[in-house]
Formats: sequence, C-alpha cells, structure tokens
Amino acid sequence: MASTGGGSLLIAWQLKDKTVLIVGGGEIAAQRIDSVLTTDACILLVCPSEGLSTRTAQLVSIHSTRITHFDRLFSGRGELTNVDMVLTALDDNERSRDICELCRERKIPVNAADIPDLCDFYFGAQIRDGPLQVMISTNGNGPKLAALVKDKIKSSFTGKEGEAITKVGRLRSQLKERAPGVGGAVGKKRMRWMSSICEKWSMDDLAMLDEPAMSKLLEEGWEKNRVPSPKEILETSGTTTSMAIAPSHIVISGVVVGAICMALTLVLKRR
Ligand SMILES: C[C@@]1(CC(=O)O)C2=NC(=C\c3[nH]c(c(CCC(=O)O)c3CC(=O)O)Cc3[nH]c(c(CC(=O)O)c3CCC(=O)O)/C=C3\N/C(=C\2)[C@@H](CCC(=O)O)[C@]3(C)CC(=O)O)/[C@H]1CCC(=O)O
Ligand SMILES: NC(=O)c1ccc[n+]([C@@H]2O[C@H](COP(=O)([O-])OP(=O)(O)OC[C@H]3O[C@@H](n4cnc5c(N)ncnc54)[C@H](O)[C@@H]3O)[C@@H](O)[C@H]2O)c1
Repeated sequence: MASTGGGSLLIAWQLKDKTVLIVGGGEIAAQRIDSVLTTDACILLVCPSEGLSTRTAQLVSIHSTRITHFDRLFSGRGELTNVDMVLTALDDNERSRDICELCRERKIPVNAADIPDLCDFYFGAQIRDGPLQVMISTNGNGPKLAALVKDKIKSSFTGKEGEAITKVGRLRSQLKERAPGVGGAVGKKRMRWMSSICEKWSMDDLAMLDEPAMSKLLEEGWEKNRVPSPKEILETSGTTTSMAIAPSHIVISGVVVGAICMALTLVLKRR
C-alpha cells in the first residue's frame, strides 16, 4: 500500500463509559447523538431547550439515562471538566472556534461541524450491521460523495454480513477457550485455521452457525486439523444450509424424474 501522506488515521475509537460533550442541539447534533449512542458513551448535551430540533428532543427523552441535557448556552471552560471528547454543532462559528481553543488547551479531542480546519477528527458516512462498521471518508473534500459511495457499497452487501461476523466472533472466543495462549505455535495455528474457515465458508453459511454447529465445527475441524465443509457441519447439526438445500433438491427432483421415466417405460412396453 502506498504511503503518500495527506490522509488521516482510520481507527475504531472505543468510547464505552467515556463522556462526550455535545454543544448545540440542531439536526447535526441529532446525528452526532445517534453516532455516539452506538458506542455506549455517556453524553452531556449543552443547548437551550428552545434550540433543540424535534429529533434531538426525542433522543433526549428516549435515552434519558444516557443523555444529560443542560438547558443553557455553553458557559465556558467549566463545561469541559471530566470530558473525554467534544463535538460542537453550532450555528455560531465564533463560539465553535472558542470551544475548539479551550479543548486544545486541555488536550481534549474536538470536532467542530462547521470548522474542518480546527477538527482533530472528522465524521464519515457510515454503514452499520451489528459488529460490522464501515466508514467512508473523503477527508473533508466531498461529504456528499461519501454518502453516495456509502450507498454503492451498501448495495453490494447481502445483509448477512453482520450476523456472519457475530457468529465468527463467538467461534473465535470458543476456539481461544479451547486452545488458549498468546502468540507462539498455537496462536499461529489458531489464526491459520480461522482464516481458512472464513475463506472457505460463505457469509450465509457462517451466519447459520448455531451453538451445536459451532461445537461440531471445533470437534471435527479444529481438533482434527481440517476445514470441514458447511454441508458436513450444518446439515448434521440440524441447521439447513444454503449449500445443503441445493443438492438435496437435486436428489429429490432426480428421484421424481427417475420415477416418471420408469412409469413411461412400463406404459410404452405394455403397448
Ligand atoms: C459524511 C458526513 C458524516 C456526518 O456528518 O456524520 C459528513 N458530512 C455529511 C453530509 C453533508 N455535509 C454537508 C453537506 C452539504 C453538501 C456539501 O456541502 O458538500 C452534506 C450532504 C448532506 O447533508 O446530504 C455540508 C458540510 N460538511 C462540512 C461542512 C463544513 C465545511 O466544509 O466547511 C459543511 C458545510 C459546507 C458549506 O457551508 O458550504 C464538514 C464535514 N462534513 C463531514 C462529514 C466531515 C468530512 C467528511 C468527508 O469529507 O468525508 C466534515 C469535514 C467535518 C465533520 O462533520 O466531521 C455526512 C454524510 C452522512 C451520510 O449521509 O451518510
Ligand atoms: N459537518 C456536517 O456534515 C455539516 C452539514 C451541514 C451543516 N453543518 C454545519 O453544522 C452546524 C450545525 O448545523 P445544524 O443544522 O445542526 O444547525 P442548527 O441551526 O439547526 O443548530 C444549531 C444549534 O446550536 C444551538 N446553539 C447556538 N449557540 C449555542 C451556544 N452558545 N451554546 C449551546 N447551543 C447553542 C442552537 O440552539 C441550535 O440547537 C452549522 O454551522 C452548519 O453549517 C455541518
């Protein structure tokens, strides 16, 4: 991959139980609240009640345990105590600028929706499906194009990706319980086996892995150092597979066609 510079670091920032201050309560603030709620952070929202958009007011009342609303204008540096991240969504560019400066003094990461130059990080267009998170960023160049690229990527998904990833997460943790240890030979073997399963099984088949099928896959696959087919694992554990349906249909229709041919032969012979 070429390292040309001029980009930004794409990371999945963990905010669980951190405190995020959002200043402003319009439409952009509502989008920020949605994004932050996904992370299980606590939200402090500073905005006069009369300035809240309908969507922001709804979010505040639905998530009253997660969002603390302060019905006031931003009151100064005291608002930043014990805050881990700040997002401004104001129609007041000067105030946004002041807040960014206060954050910089305290080394608190800040995003100002109206001043890209002062942002420590940008938001991006997002696709979410369970643990699957895709962010599209144009690095400040064309946010609308980011949204259009998102639609293109989304339309190429089957809808099973999120579930497949959830099941793979569960399988990986069961595998780590069975074969514990960090690094070394066992780590290498675990990674190789997991990668082979992910390569050889389709997303649809991975999504169908239930607890009995997972145990069987570990017994017949990991323990015997092989990669069983989805058919072998899902069919016998009682789960119907996308791959298994097709061959059994072929067998059934083959039997039906065979029976019809036999009957015709007998009828013709009698004549
Ligand atoms: C991706 C998305 C995520 C999100 O916000 O969650 C996002 N903007 C989205 C939409 C959007 N934003 C704007 C339009 C109108 C059309 C247009 O102007 O192009 C539309 C289209 C629409 O609304 O459909 C106007 C706009 N945007 C910024 C400014 C300030 C400025 O540029 O000075 C102005 C006012 C410009 C002016 O006054 O002229 C700035 C930023 N917007 C960013 C992100 C960051 C860069 C991300 C990147 O480049 O990839 C950055 C730098 C800061 C930040 O916000 O973090 C979200 C799509 C989500 C989705 O639909 O999936
Ligand atoms: N980043 C993006 O994607 C993007 C897209 C469109 C617009 N914008 C910019 O984002 C900003 C917010 O957009 P919006 O549509 O949500 O605006 P808006 O006018 O709907 O909301 C502004 C909010 O700020 C509150 N507010 C104003 N001064 C305040 C203060 N001192 N303290 C606390 N709250 C205060 C208002 O009460 C209101 O709730 C605008 O500057 C807009 O240009 C950014």
